[in-house]
Amino acid sequence: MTRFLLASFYKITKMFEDRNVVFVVLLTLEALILSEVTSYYKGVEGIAIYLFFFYFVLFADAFSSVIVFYSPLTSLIYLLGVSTLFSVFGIDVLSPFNITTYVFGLSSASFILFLIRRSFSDMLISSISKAGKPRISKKSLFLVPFLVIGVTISFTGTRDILLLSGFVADFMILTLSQDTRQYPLLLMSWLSFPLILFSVRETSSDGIVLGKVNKILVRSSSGIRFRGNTYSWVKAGNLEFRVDVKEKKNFNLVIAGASGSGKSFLVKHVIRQLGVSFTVFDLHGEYPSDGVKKIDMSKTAVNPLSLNNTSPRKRSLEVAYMIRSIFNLGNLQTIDMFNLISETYMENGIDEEDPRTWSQKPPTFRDVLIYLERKKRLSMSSQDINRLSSLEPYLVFLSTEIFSRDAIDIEEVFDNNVILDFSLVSANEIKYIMIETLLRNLRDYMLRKGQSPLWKMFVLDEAPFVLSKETGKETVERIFAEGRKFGIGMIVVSQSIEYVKKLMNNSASFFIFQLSEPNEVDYIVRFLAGDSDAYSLIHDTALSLQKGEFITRSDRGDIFLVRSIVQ
Ligand SMILES: Nc1ncnc2c1ncn2[C@@H]1O[C@H](COP(=O)(O)OP(=O)(O)OP(=O)(O)O)[C@@H](O)[C@H]1O
Repeated sequence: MTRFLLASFYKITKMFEDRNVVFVVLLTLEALILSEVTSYYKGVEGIAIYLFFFYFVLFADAFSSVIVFYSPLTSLIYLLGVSTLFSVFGIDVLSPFNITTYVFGLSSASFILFLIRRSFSDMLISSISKAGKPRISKKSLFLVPFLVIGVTISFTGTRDILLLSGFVADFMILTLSQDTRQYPLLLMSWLSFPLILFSVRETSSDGIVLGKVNKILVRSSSGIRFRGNTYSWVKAGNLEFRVDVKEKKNFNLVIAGASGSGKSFLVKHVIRQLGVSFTVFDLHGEYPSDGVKKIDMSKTAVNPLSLNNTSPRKRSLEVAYMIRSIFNLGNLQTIDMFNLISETYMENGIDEEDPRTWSQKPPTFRDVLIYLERKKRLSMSSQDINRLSSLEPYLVFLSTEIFSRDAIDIEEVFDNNVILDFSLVSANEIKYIMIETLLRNLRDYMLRKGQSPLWKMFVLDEAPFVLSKETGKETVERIFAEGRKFGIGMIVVSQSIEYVKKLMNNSASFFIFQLSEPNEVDYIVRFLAGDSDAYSLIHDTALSLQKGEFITRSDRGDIFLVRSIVQ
């Protein structure tokens, strides 16, 4: 029984803000003890002991609430909570002398906090000021029964105006909450008001838990600069860091950090928690299969010239530009390559003007090479022969078994959970062409499949490998920009910030782990801090990040230091 009670209490504290839950429990115990003490002590001496105890409790509540919540405002609201609770036990708190005692406790603690932190940052004020546009949830209709019960209690029972105002205040704030689990808190009147207000600040009450917020960067509520900084890091209690990927403006995530900083751990956690199908482009064979299908890409084949419902002209252009990206072809060579590929399609009976022919067996690089040889033989001028010869080595290189056919079923790869392991693919150029071809196929597939809510997450590990090439970058950027509509998200993982800068603006969230390059740290800190004087604070934190810790910015613009969940 004790274990059950403890387990339930633990669950409740995890569900809501631990500090508030513990504080409310302590207040309730105090009220219980005080009401007992009243009946126990009689006579003048008894009253003296009682009063001493009572004022001590009031002072201690005020003092500790400021320290625990980093917020004099929270402490002030708790005065209403304390009064409501104590009045249930027949103890009147709201007399001038009692209020003075409470305010004395509150001011003493605030003064001490100010001396330590040299700024007036009130965590509650700063979080509410950043709470963004309040949105009234449709779910708030479910709140009405709780309000009716509350109003009935306050009218039929004690006719307590404080109790009633607490129900109404809770109702107003809870209408903005998306979390229906909080609705019963309305019945606690003012006592639950700070708890509800604190969760307004939470990153999100829905979505997946990615870790614990260690610290939040807050601006001093007064904005007055004393000796210290106008910003300070404040501890966030045990606040869960959640990201509601499905409700974001897009489903893309950017994860950057040095080798061994904890990126893959986070990725594995995200894809497991999201509960949608995923495909991982695993360049170094780092992702364990864990029951998920793993394809060794060195043992399969992909034909970059397959049309997959695109026109031969478009594919020729894409492939010619892809080859240019890898081998740094000149403009003229790229045009020649384009002409060669599109003419090979024609040779194979695939006609730009006749879409019915697009589903015929596509040519391969080997066919392009054979066509080139034939063209060379028929060429009149040595200039033409030289131009064609300059493309020959590339086509010889590309006429490999791995590009000879389509051995993998695109629909299977995209519709299921699959890890594509590229670690054993011999040459980087081949690895790259395979990845870009698959990404392009993915884009075509998503356009064909049509609009949808989130159904698929792609993970691109070691993203600079793809993003450092012009066509790879374009392909990923397009998927980033268009994916949301088609229910597709992408997690881009990189050891450096350099190649993911642009993507960060088009991602739902970004998570920055420990970085090794000082100029990258500098870039990211400027990105987060803007012109504000938060620079040095974020900079110090970014330099001292531990394994598994990352910095991120919430939708509301709060900067968090988070420790990811260790599996
Ligand atoms: N939240 C965490 N708490 C403690 N340790 C962690 C945490 N996350 C990861 N680690 C540790 O860090 C190690 C490296 O993590 P991980 O493999 O995710 O790094 P990485 O950034 O993906 O590295 P690489 O870029 O080289 O693949 C793990 O073996 C694990 O022990």
